[in-house]
Amino acid sequence: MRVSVIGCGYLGAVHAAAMAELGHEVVGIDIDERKIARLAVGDPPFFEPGLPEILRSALGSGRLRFSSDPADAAGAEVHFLAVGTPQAAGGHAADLRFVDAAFDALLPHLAPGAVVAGKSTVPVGTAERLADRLAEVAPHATLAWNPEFLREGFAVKDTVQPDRLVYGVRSPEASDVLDRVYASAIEAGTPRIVTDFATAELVKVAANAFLATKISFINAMAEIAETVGADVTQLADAIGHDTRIGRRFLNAGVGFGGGCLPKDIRAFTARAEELGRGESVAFLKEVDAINLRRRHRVVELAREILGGDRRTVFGRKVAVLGVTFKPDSDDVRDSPALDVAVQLKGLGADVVATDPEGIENARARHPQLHYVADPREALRGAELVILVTEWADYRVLDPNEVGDLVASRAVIDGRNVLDPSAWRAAGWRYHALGRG
Ligand SMILES: NC(=O)C1=CN([C@@H]2O[C@H](COP(=O)(O)OP(=O)(O)OC[C@H]3O[C@@H](n4cnc5c(N)ncnc54)[C@H](O)[C@@H]3O)[C@@H](O)[C@H]2O)C=CC1
Ligand SMILES: O=C(O)[C@H]1O[C@H](OP(=O)(O)OP(=O)(O)OC[C@H]2O[C@@H](n3ccc(=O)[nH]c3=O)[C@H](O)[C@@H]2O)[C@H](O)[C@@H](O)[C@@H]1O
Repeated sequence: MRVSVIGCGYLGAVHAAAMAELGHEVVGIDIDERKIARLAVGDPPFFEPGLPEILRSALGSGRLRFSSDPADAAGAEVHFLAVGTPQAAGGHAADLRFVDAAFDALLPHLAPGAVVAGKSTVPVGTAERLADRLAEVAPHATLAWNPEFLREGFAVKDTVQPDRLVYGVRSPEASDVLDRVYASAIEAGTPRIVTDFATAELVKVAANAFLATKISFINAMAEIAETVGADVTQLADAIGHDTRIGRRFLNAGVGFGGGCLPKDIRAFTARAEELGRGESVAFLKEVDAINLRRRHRVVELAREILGGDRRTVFGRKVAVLGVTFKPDSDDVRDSPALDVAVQLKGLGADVVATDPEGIENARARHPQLHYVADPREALRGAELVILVTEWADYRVLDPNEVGDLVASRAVIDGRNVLDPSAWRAAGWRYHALGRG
């Protein structure tokens, strides 16, 4: 099938390459010419495991090309809208300017029978508004909403073998077209839910709201555990054995970040308030507040370890391990790790941050921080080590080897991934979130 993908960021670039790998003829469109130039030569502008391989293979097959001109989308049977929907400046609602601009630019290029399939995460009601506009301007085309559930770090697998497919449609024809796009996943048994626009839009934000709630739930337990000397990781293991609860997404620590969970729960709250249903999701404000408190807790703990008051933090070397919002991604959007580093720097600490993939993005946002690529350089002479992103390399650090580099053996395990007994046995003051 001929497919276009409008917006080639973390979602769209993977979607475009994966669709081509599945055998479709794909054009990826983005207004960012630098991004397009890199994608066109098989050089992804961001880090995502497996993407370079499928990108190069798809480009080599001749089934994938990139362009910054929306006219190059003409002739496609399906146009996936994958542009950003960030938090609007000065508010909590989603900024839909990119969706509207991309949609408007596409309108003149829609072939008869084309399906415009929205993948971006949008406030409920957006699809209906766009469908009404389509009916006016290009009645020969159809709108569908096909939300995306991929996780960064697993984006390729999640695109090729998703847990489920959701189509918000008004006609069986649109659903049939999407079935042809996803034929291989459907044949492999991927469940598919065909529904109306509003349900499809809500499924996406409900899924992210649930995941965020699960994380904040365990972090709320961590707060209580800290007060009474209990261990939240054992608590999570114990409640997680109940299959109704499940152990996944119960990792307590510095909390959730990224380009989606935080902005999606805020946008959902803002939209519910607009609809007069603010009280139905008022708990999401608490989910957000618990999450942000965890970052402050790490900073507070760092202060306590370094001696108590603001003056004692000043000029002290702190090694921050990780700046991305999670491992296996270079994404620093709303990253708890970077937030902790920035807050400590603001208190006057000599923060040295390191990360395997995120330094370039972090530096672009926070040039005031000192970044080093080699973790040993960050650790050398540090009076406190804070692990805030659980990259595989940091999980396996040897407490004795690290102990030889630092000035003082004090560590905050902001992700509960180190073995406390091994670190304590090596003479470290080991501190974690939610562990007594
Ligand atoms: N990043 C992720 O893991 C996932 C993201 N989503 C949703 O997908 C959407 C995109 O997210 P990301 O890819 O992370 O954002 P991103 O910021 O990485 O990518 C968005 C891209 O859209 C481009 N763009 C903006 N206006 C355009 C226009 N008029 N025409 C063509 N391209 C345009 C930008 O230049 C940028 O490359 C958001 O709604 C997000 O919530 C959904 C599931 C997973
Ligand atoms: O809408 C989106 O963009 C995506 O948002 C999340 O995916 P992602 O942001 O890539 O990352 P997650 O793996 O969900 O992690 C989000 C944050 O939660 C944190 N987290 C996760 C799990 C956990 O137990 N504890 C915890 O603190 C992670 O460190 C990270 O900061 C969802 O998992 C995807 O299904 C969704 O498609």
